[in-house]
Amino acid sequence: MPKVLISDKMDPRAAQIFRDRGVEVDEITGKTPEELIAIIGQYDGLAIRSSTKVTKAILDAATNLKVIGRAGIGVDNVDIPYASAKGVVVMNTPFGNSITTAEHAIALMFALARQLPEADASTQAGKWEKNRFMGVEVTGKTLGLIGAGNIGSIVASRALGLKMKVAAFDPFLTPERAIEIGVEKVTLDDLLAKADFITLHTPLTDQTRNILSRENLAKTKPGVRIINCARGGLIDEAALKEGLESGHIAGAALDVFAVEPAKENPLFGTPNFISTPHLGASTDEAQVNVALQVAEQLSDYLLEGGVTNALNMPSLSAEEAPKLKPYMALAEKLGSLLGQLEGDKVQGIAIEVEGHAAELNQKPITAAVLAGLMRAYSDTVNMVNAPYLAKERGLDVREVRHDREGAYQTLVRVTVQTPSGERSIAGTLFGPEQPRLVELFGIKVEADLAGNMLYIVNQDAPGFIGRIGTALGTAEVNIGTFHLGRRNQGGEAVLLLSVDGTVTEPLLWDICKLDGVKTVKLLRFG
Ligand SMILES: NC(=O)C1=CN([C@@H]2O[C@H](COP(=O)(O)OP(=O)(O)OC[C@H]3O[C@@H](n4cnc5c(N)ncnc54)[C@H](O)[C@@H]3O)[C@@H](O)[C@H]2O)C=CC1
Ligand SMILES: O=C(O)C(=O)COP(=O)(O)O
Repeated sequence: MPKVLISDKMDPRAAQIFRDRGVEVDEITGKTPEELIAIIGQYDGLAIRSSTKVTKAILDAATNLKVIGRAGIGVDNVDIPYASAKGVVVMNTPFGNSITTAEHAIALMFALARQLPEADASTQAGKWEKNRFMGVEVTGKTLGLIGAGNIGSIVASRALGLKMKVAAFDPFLTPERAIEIGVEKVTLDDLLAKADFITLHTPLTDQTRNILSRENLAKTKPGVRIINCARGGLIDEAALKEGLESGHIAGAALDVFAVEPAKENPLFGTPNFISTPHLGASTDEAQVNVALQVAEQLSDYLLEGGVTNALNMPSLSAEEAPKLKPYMALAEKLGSLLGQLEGDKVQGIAIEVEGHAAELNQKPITAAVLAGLMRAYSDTVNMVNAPYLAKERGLDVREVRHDREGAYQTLVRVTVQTPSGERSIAGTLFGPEQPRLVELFGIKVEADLAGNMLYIVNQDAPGFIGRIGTALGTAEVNIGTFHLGRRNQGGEAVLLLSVDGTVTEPLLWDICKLDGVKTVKLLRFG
């Protein structure tokens, strides 16, 4: 039974779903990195929010980990490149808390516009400072959105309802989408110059880090109010403090900080500064959404291989997964055969699909071929890290989908480029799910790639099969299956034998020395 650790506070329904679906679950929150390192090795899955930092050290200790599920959106607390290299899938729940976070941004905008926290504190202190707190209307004002994805566009819709004008800076926002969500697409400089309120809704990446830098804050309209419900590293906090103190910035509301938990921060106590402790996603509704989703997604992956909302692997719906499963087994076997025969001589690889296979999502098929290929020389490769490792190795990977009908109802062909030229093999499915090799380097065969096999290339000549049978029989190695093919009569022939016993080195040498033998190789298939 797979085992999952919930390491951040999560709605109890997550744990219940794991149990109901047959996944063992432990809820252990608030651990230090060292404590987490000590226990992580026993888990197949890890469910987190933003507090757990999944670093290289944690991943190195996570020897059984297959999947990380982020109950929320931002995954900047996970070292995704390293997780990918380790073959760990990283998933998030991209929509479960977006309305809630957008509402928090709007709440903070109003809190700034009417100085609600200060007015509240003053009133409850018995001061009744009616003349001290003079606010601004939001109606007719320009809201500048930095990032117009899921949350940004919900913020835009709410702001439009409040009769604001919305300008958005987002390099990936298409003009059509800008029209659809009712925003004006602008450059960052335009936005800085015209916005009365600025709200940030981008992930924290190398491109967005410090996007509201000292220089950019200086370009903002005097009297601007800034809201950040995205990530702390997006704003230069020291420059923001100076802007508030000088009065150039009329107010700032931060839900997120460069260092969290933010128990100390130079901004604390600055006039017109409001803060909340990373509460963007904290509503009952959002927490139930993300907890249910993450538990279902992790269970799907651990129990059935279904992949939803993965950031480092192509998606595979629960509907697609069973259809693709036999193809992935076929693809992995084809990759494995080429890996074992060609090893690290492979410089490029083309994966072609035709017939029924061409109607499927090709990415998992490609990933399975690559995993099979590279497993010949790396034990840690799997479908998640294979595409990354292939890229790292500079392997040229091509995917081709043919609409044509071939001799087989369904076919996967894999062609590798090596220094000595191109070599191609192909496989099909017999029945709904039995993988079969049907072509090997231009020779028609029909072989089930399973268990221990012998690959022999020889000169087609009478008596050869008898000699092989005798050599194996003398060594008491039983032949399970026997697949034979040849280029032409008397030409090059290929023999694929599955064998029950162990083929020792001396036996391999004896076979090598048989008349007509050109190549002998022992193959293993899982
Ligand atoms: N405070 C909180 O509790 C929460 C914070 N968040 C944060 O909000 C972020 C945004 O969430 P979503 O809208 O769901 O993500 P999303 O992926 O739907 O949208 C992000 C948008 O940022 C844009 N973007 C990327 N690079 C950019 C750049 N250099 N300049 C301008 N725009 C750029 C993208 O094109 C995309 O449209 C998350 O990544 C997360 O860090 C999310 C949920 C809760
Ligand atoms: O979903 C996100 O990106 C968030 O920032 C929410 O964080 P949390 O789950 O509340 O720690």
